[in-house]
Amino acid sequence: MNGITVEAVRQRLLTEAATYKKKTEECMLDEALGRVLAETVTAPEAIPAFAKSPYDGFALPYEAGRQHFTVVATIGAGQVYDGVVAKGEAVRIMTGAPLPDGCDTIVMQERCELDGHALTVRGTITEGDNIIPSGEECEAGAVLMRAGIGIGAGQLAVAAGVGRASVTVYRRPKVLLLTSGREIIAPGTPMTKGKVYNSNLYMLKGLLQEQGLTPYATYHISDDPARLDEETTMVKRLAAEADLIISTGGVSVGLFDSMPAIYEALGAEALYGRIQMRPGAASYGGIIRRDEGNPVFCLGLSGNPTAAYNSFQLFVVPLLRTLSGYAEALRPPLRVRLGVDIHKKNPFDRYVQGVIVSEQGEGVFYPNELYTSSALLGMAKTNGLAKLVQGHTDYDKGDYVDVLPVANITL
Ligand SMILES: Nc1nc2c(c(=O)[nH]1)N[C@H]1C(S)=C(S)[C@@H](COP(=O)(O)OP(=O)(O)OC[C@H]3O[C@@H](n4cnc5c(N)ncnc54)[C@H](O)[C@@H]3O)O[C@H]1N2
Ligand code: MOO
Repeated sequence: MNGITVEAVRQRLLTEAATYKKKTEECMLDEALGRVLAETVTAPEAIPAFAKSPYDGFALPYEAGRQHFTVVATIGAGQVYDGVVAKGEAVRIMTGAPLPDGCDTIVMQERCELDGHALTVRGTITEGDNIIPSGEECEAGAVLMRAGIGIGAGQLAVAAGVGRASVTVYRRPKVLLLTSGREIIAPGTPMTKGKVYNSNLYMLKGLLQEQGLTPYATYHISDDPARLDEETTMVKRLAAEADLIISTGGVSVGLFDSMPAIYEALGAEALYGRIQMRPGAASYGGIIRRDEGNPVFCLGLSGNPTAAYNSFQLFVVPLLRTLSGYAEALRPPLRVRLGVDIHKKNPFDRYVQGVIVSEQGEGVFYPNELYTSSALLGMAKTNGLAKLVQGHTDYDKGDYVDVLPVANITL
């Protein structure tokens, strides 16, 4: 059988990517969302650093049988009671304020009556109640976040919460994005017969943005043999700073399919060609090894929209995640039930676009109507890719399939 499996493509790319030397930079928290952490963040102090009150109420030293106290001070969050509270005394305390010395118990104000400085507590007082202890979450020096995780709102909260104004992140890989084909025209221009709007440009830019990346340049190759030299020179110039070149179209066997030739003119060594999957068999993977610095990955995806989208999810994303510094290259699939029967010959692994919906709290996958490589419209209804395994023909409603979640967009 011709071609290489998806798993072997990933393996080959990730083995090469493991040698990629990632650079780091300091990033202010305001700019850090979506970046990848490149340092171990530890707690400079215990968290919380001081024992504090979880309620508005009264802090006091517990004494068996005592219900009456004299209030000697009031403190809010951020204020510190300087003295030591003696038995029979209490400090009025607000949520988040540090526990005064001498106190070991806090009583919520709803259980208290205050008359001037005279405090009476109703009901039983339990020794040690209602205190957030110092170090409740961690001790000083504890590891809070490791390098290789993506920075979202929660990670920003932790970094800021331990006083960090900036964090060390990995530099983003630099991506050059190429489209191809003389039939391709820009959206917004009038349509004429035989032309096709450049949906792949927006799809691929969007897919990159979903990975936190923006291509530093985009360029269109006409596939016109008369312009091949000139366009190859242009790509070579643009590729000078690339870590990764992603292209769409021109990777099949047609007369005008020029992408592998362009990559090879750039000095690429082929890593793989045809892939044993549907859609997305037509593909090119190569690597330009430089004397100094990192290699350049060259990934030629099919021009067909569904094929290019699936290929991006299946092996461009793991490569990008590795180059971006993520510790985990692969996103795990989910085991989800099928919402309909799928009876189809699968001479190769087939990746089917569709939507995971929640039915009675359980994920159910509904495939798009059209599975073809050239399908465009199903991508607007896709949040998962189901894998139909090679040789397996009959999938029934209710059967479990592996689905790779590919979008957080609500559908
Ligand atoms: N004789 C053979 N023909 C084909 C084979 C084969 O093995 N033998 N493989 C088929 C497979 S599989 C696929 S997939 C396609 C792949 O073709 P290419 O990757 O070379 O892509 P193009 O021919 O350039 O375009 C295919 C299709 O996609 C449209 N396209 C291209 N770019 C864009 C874009 N930027 N935005 C929207 N649509 C785009 C293009 O107009 C074509 O319709 O080859 C089969 N043929
Ligand atoms: O690469 Mo093609 O998508 O298998 O149809």
